[in-house]
Amino acid sequence: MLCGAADRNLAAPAPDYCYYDDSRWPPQDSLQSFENLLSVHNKRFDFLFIFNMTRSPLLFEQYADRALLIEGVAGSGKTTLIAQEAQQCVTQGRTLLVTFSRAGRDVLQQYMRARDVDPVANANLHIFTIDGLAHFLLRRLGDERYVLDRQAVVTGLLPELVSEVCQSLQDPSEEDEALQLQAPALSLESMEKLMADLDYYRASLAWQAEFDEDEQAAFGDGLHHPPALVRAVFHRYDALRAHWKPEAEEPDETLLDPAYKPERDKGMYGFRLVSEATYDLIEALDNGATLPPNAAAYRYVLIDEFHDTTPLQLQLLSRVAAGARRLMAVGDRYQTIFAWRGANTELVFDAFVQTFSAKRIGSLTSYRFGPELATLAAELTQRAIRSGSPLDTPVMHCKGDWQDAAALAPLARQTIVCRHGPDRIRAAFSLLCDAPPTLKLAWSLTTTPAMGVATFLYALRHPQTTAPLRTLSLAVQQFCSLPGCLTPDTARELGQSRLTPASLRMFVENWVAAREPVFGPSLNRALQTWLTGSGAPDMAASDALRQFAQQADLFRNGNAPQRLLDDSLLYGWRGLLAYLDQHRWTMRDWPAVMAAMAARCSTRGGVPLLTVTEAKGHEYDHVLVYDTADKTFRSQTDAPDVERNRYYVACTRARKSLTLYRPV
Ligand SMILES: Nc1ncnc2c1ncn2[C@@H]1O[C@H](COP(=O)(O)OP(=O)(O)OP(=O)(O)O)[C@@H](O)[C@H]1O
Repeated sequence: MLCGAADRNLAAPAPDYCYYDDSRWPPQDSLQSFENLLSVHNKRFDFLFIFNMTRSPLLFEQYADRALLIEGVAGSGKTTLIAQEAQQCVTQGRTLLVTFSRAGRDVLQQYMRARDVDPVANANLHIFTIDGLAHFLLRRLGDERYVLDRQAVVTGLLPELVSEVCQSLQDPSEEDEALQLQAPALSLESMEKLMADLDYYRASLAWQAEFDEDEQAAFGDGLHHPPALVRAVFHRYDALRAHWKPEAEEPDETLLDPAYKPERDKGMYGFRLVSEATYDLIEALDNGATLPPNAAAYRYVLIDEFHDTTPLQLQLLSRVAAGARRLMAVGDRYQTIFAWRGANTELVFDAFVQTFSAKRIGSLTSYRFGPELATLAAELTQRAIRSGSPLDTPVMHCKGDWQDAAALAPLARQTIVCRHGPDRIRAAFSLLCDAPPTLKLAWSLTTTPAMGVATFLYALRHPQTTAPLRTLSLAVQQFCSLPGCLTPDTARELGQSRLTPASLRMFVENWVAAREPVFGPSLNRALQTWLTGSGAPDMAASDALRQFAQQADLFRNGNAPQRLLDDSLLYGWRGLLAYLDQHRWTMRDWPAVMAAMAARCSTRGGVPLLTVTEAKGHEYDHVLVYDTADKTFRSQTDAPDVERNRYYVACTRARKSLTLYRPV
């Protein structure tokens, strides 16, 4: 069915699916608005076409081109389209469906199941994340490196490696004054940023560059640390990855990525993060390995979330898809929110078009939501997004009152989408304190960092408690991540013993008196005071914790926390104190506090609280976006377009109503 895409007052019922094909469209009189409609970053789509998917043949049948690149706005049916095409493809040959994120992979699996295609049982269907696919293929090639947990590498391996690199750079034989000046602090914050730099250096293909200018062009201004340092650490880190051996015969469980268990119990060496699997596979292929025959024999390759794909991942997909008969990639550049931040998605889109001579197709119609939300989405992304849904989807702004936030839909039926983890903690405490007490949250607050610190302190103060403290070992890890804890191995030492409140107290008593400092001076002093239990026993728990935080100087950077972890702790701490202030609990009552909180937060039932990353790819009837104040989604911690994309993704998850909530 052909119709006027540029004419927003369509009298005819909306088509089920809209694509634009300028080989047949537009009529001359609407050329001006047609141009507006299609200008995305001044890039025109190759063609303009509208058809009704329910009546048309599948896109692969519609177009003879080997490859199609479909760029559609949120809710335009990209995943639906991929699932529909795949349903047909699996009847004809081996089909690979790949996504960038695990959340995206799970959504694809759901969509296939809804079409009665079982992703596990159907031998013709493989659904993977790109890194997961690389990991799978490496294992098939006999590569048995351990897959380690990212945080364990950042805290356990990286600082020592960076020191070594910096020392060798100070070696007179390798003297390079510029580099010597750039030795970074070994703080957690700096190591996290360095790890992000290594990812970025890898994903952008900067490591391939022969000349400095090419390297610079690849990573642009995406690095936190000086390029020379990142380059040196990158090569040393990769050498370590190839030869690393666990200290014991089997590595400590806490080092391993729980999603990728080792193949064998012992005798393996080398490690990677799963996000490094694509790089390792390409390296293996460049060194002469060949893809397992099955992996090279996919007849159909369909890529979802293409906007998040990195140049490195596209290289791998190009090899895997080299023999594929048909390819399809779908994405929306305004949904780029992952690590490949700040990079130009257009480069990857263009590379796909060039490599596979792909035909570009665009869609500006969303079937998820009605016109009011379509207008908001259009404003956010400066595109002429229209609604193809019969729903209204009203959008409401709401300030600081959870009662008001229930105007469009009862709170219990809403899904709350937050910018990131720390904001979710804020939202959860705010709901606990100010929403009706009958409201339950489908998310557990009891395992958040502030709760961990308080649990740790309770155990120290009440070592004889008989109350079961199921989260004690997590609490120890959380406490030991405080900036004032100087020895990163502290938590591990504790983890190796059977921990009880009494044994914890014994350890901490020794540490605060130790000659070699385990804690910074203020934290040490605060712990000494805490252990002596000074202060009235009936002092309110909120006051006792407030005093401890002050003495320990826990939030000296409170106004400008640098790490996400700090934000989580800070927001959680503030929320916890506000919650405790509402009751008359003392520290002795801590198990009762935990129980009361657990009773309101259950993973079974209640209001879902999600981060944008978790909500991506999904849709919900009633969405509440928390918090829409200027300093949150519009903050400048990430590139402004990444923040804008996050906000766009959060808002466009709604089908029936959207509430934009701003706390006072
Ligand atoms: N042709 C169509 N006609 C009517 N409804 C459709 C059509 N295609 C998809 N939908 C519906 O629109 C909604 C959004 O589809 P889908 O999740 O596939 O969009 P998407 O483009 O992948 O979204 P996002 O990029 O935001 O994750 C779903 O409820 C789906 O059932």
